Amino acid sequence: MQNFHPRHFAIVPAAGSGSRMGASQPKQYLELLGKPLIRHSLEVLCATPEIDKVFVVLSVGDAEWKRHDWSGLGPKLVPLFCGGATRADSVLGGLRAIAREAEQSDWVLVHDAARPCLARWHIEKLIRDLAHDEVGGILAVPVADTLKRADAHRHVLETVPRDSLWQAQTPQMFRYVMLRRALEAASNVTDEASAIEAAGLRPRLIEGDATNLKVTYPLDLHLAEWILTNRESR
Ligand SMILES: Nc1ccn([C@@H]2O[C@H](COP(=O)(O)OP(=O)(O)OP(=O)(O)O)[C@@H](O)[C@H]2O)c(=O)n1
Ligand SMILES: C[C@](O)(CO)[C@H](O)COP(=O)(O)O
Repeated sequence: MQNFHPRHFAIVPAAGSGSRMGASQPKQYLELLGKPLIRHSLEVLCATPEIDKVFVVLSVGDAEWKRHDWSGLGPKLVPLFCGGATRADSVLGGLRAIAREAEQSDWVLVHDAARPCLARWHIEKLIRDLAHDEVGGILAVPVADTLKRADAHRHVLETVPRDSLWQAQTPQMFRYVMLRRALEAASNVTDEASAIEAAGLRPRLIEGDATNLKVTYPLDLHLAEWILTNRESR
C-alpha cells in the first residue's frame, strides 16, 4: 500500500452552480480582487512545491473556463470536464479521470473552488502533520460559539455541548485508493471525510483557522476580499 515517496495531487471541485449565492454565474467565476474567485486558491496550490498536479473538476458544459487565461499558473494545472450532480460525484469523477496517473497510496488533497483564502501554510501544515498517517485527515476549526438545536418554529430545544465539535474545511487529504473506494460506497456525503468515516475509519482533524472560509452567501465574498487584502504572511 505504501510507496516510499507518495505524490500529492490536488483535486478542486468546481462544478457547482452556486445557488445560495444567487448570482448570475457560478460563484467560482465571480470577480474577487480582479480575478475569478477560483484563481486565488489555484495559484496557491500550483505554487506549493509539494503538490505535483492540480486537477480542476468542471461541469461537462462549462463554457466559462476557456474564456480566461490560466497559462500563468504553469503546467501543473489540468482542467477536467467531468463534474457530476453533487460535490461527491464531481470529486469521484476527478478521481476516476486520474486513475492512470495516480498510484494507490498517493495523497489526494480535495479543496473547494469556493474557498479562495487558502494559504500556503494551510497546505503545508496539512501535508506535514499527516505525512505518516495511515488514513489522512482534514483542516478544521474548533466550534467557537454556543450551539442551539431548534424545533421547526425556531424555538430552542436544547443547548448542544460544543466540546469536541469542529467545523470541517478543505483541503481534505486522503490516499487515492482509499478515498475512491470510500466515495464509491458512500451516499449523501457533503465532504470526503464523511465517506471515509462511513468506511469505518477515523480521519484526523488538523487545526486551521477561520480565514479559510467557504464563499456560500454574498456576504462571504466581502469577507474573503477583506481577508485577502489584510492577510499578513506567516
Ligand atoms: N455538483 C457539484 C456541486 C458542488 N461542487 C463544488 O463543491 C464546492 C463546495 O460546494 P458548495 O459551496 O455547496 O457550492 P455550490 O454547489 O456551487 O453552491 P450551492 O450549494 O449554493 O448551490 C464548490 O467549489 C462547488 O463548485 C461541484 O464540484 N460539483
Ligand atoms: C466540504 C465542505 O466545504 C466542508 O465544510 C462542505 O461540506 C461543503 O458543503 P456544501 O454542503 O457543499 O456547502
